Amino acid sequence: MSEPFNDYAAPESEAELAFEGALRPKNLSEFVGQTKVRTQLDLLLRAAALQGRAPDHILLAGPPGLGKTTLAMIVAEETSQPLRMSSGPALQHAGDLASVLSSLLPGEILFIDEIHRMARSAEEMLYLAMEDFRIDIMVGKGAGATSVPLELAPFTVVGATTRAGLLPNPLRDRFGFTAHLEFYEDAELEQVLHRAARLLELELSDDALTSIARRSRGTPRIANRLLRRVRDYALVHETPASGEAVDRALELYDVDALGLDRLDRAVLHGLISRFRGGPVGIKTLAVSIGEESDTIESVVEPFLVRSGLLARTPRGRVATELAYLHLGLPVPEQIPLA
Ligand SMILES: Nc1ncnc2c1ncn2[C@@H]1O[C@H](COP(=O)(O)OP(=O)(O)OP(=O)(O)O)[C@@H](O)[C@H]1O
Repeated sequence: MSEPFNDYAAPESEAELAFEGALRPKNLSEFVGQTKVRTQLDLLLRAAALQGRAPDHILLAGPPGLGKTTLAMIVAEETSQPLRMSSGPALQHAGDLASVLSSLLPGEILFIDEIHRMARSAEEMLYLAMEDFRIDIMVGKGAGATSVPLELAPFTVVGATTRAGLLPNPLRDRFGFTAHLEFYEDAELEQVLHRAARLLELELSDDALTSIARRSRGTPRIANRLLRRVRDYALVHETPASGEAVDRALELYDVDALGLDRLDRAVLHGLISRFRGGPVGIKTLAVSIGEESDTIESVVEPFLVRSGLLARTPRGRVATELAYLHLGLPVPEQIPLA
């Protein structure tokens, strides 16, 4: 089996996290794109401020790297409240959550990343807390155990998930607002890159900007990452950050003209060479290329579908004509897209 690939849209390293931190927009007006979500969020926060109450709980859903953590930070900034960061994988017992909830300050924003990965017992505690600002804490063990109610100060949960469909309904229903983040248009990514280049004091030609944006998979995190690679290239080769430097740098990192990386291409190649272009189930496809089906489903598939290279049909995933053309392979006479 081949070596598993990295989750391309997840932060790669501590250095990348620090770099991202420096480039994060601090308020809603600096946040590029997602116009609808921005307007909805703005209204929700302003209404809460006018009424002097904590804003409704907010669920941010969408593929990685589109700005969920950034938006959670912006909610804290815009409401002038402290932010507590946590994540589903860190909340594996109800006790883990109880200790976070019981130490929240009044009005605090509790960010729970990957909220779909919380333990079931913690989920149950969370939806009671979100609704009634109260939790029941078990004291003692066995037959003598009793549950003691604990009142909590009002707070706002901002949950982030790449898999909104995995959240149980009772939890999903406790969010007053669900924002569905969409992939960014190239022109929006150009704005993200323009801002980042300015902050990095990097001179980027217009064609370089366009070329990086087009290859960023509609994702600001990837746009910023590619910008970093181009900056490195320009620095080491003592050359301006031109369109040509972008081509050379990105070729070196296996990013093709559409922005597909090694994993995207492996999925398409696997689908075409091992399953005659499909239809095939996502799990079977993932196993065949030695990758987690969760990564394929939450990172690779949404982008390939959006690019028109992969189609979801009731019988499984199918490579489109464009996929064959993009990979330079002969297009079969019949493609089962029904
Ligand atoms: N709308 C935006 N405008 C400008 N920069 C953005 C925007 N959205 C995201 N970014 C940048 O992209 C990077 C990744 O964003 P962020 O960490 O918020 O993504 P995420 O959706 O939380 O990802 P994950 O699900 O992997 O945690 C950050 O450096 C941030 O500055």
